[in-house]
Amino acid sequence: MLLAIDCGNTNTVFSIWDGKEFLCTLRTSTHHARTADAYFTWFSTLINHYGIKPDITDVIISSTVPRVVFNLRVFADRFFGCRPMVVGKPECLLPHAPRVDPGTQVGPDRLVNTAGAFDRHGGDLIVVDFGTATTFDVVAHDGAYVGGGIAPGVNLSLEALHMAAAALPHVDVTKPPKVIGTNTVDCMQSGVFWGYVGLVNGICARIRAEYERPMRIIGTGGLAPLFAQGEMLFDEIDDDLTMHGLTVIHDHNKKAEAQ
Ligand SMILES: Nc1ncnc2c1ncn2[C@@H]1O[C@H](COP(=O)(O)OP(=O)(O)OP(=O)(O)O)[C@@H](O)[C@H]1O
Ligand SMILES: CC(C)(CO)[C@@H](O)C(=O)NCCC(=O)O
Ligand SMILES: [K+]
Repeated sequence: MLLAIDCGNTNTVFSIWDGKEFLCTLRTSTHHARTADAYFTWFSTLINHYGIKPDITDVIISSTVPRVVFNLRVFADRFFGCRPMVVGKPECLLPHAPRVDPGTQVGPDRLVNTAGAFDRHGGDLIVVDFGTATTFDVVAHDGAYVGGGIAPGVNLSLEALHMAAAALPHVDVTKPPKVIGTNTVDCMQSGVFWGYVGLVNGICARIRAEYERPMRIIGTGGLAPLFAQGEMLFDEIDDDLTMHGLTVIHDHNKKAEAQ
């Protein structure tokens, strides 16, 4: 069985893939100082709670935070006796090489989203991922990542407002009842919610105009369903796209090894 680990700047998600389905998905905050033993204590407690007895033989990691990879490698080696594949390392092959400026280190999460999205939806896509950052990944007709956009994440924007303005409280993002807010919280939610609807619409329209071929838009990440309530932002929402992409890349490497 495969343990797929998606480590973002805010959260780290573990999923166990039995070859047909994900048996469980576990989430923790990303913290570079967490040791291999601490990961295992947390992991084994939760899988016992869910009554799962996985036989993990393989581990694949995508990490946007380079420092956490060391402890995750020790975790894979010590508890599952395996050398993990790490997306972005030269020995981890991608189904399609990215076409970007020389020297660009594309975020592994974006490469993984690209692989997952191409496998499920084919080419000519914009993948919009609402994580710590809001990213736009353009997937070409042949499945290659060919660029995109990086905007501040929704929660980051709300946090920045709260941090910078003495009178603005901490609020969670939600769709406000009206666009014209009649209290501070509604005003902040209106600005951020409708602001991001405009941002996503605007960037996707401009990408489409520049790309000059019909494209479909796939939304993913924790906040995609919320933003789908705003307007027809996406052709589809795919909430486990990153995890699916990790299984696609793992499979691709296994097939290459077998040849
Ligand atoms: N209505 C909501 N308001 C605030 N946060 C929400 C809401 N719905 C989901 N979320 C948050 O979305 C997040 C899940 O998003 P996702 O895993 O895509 O990104 P992330 O963990 O924030 O970022 P990264 O992957 O970069 O670490 C969770 O932290 C969850 O709390
Ligand atoms: C943009 C983030 C932070 C989104 O998680 C990540 O993909 C990243 O660190 N990217 C590196 C730069 C790039 O993708 O071009
Ligand atoms: K993510």
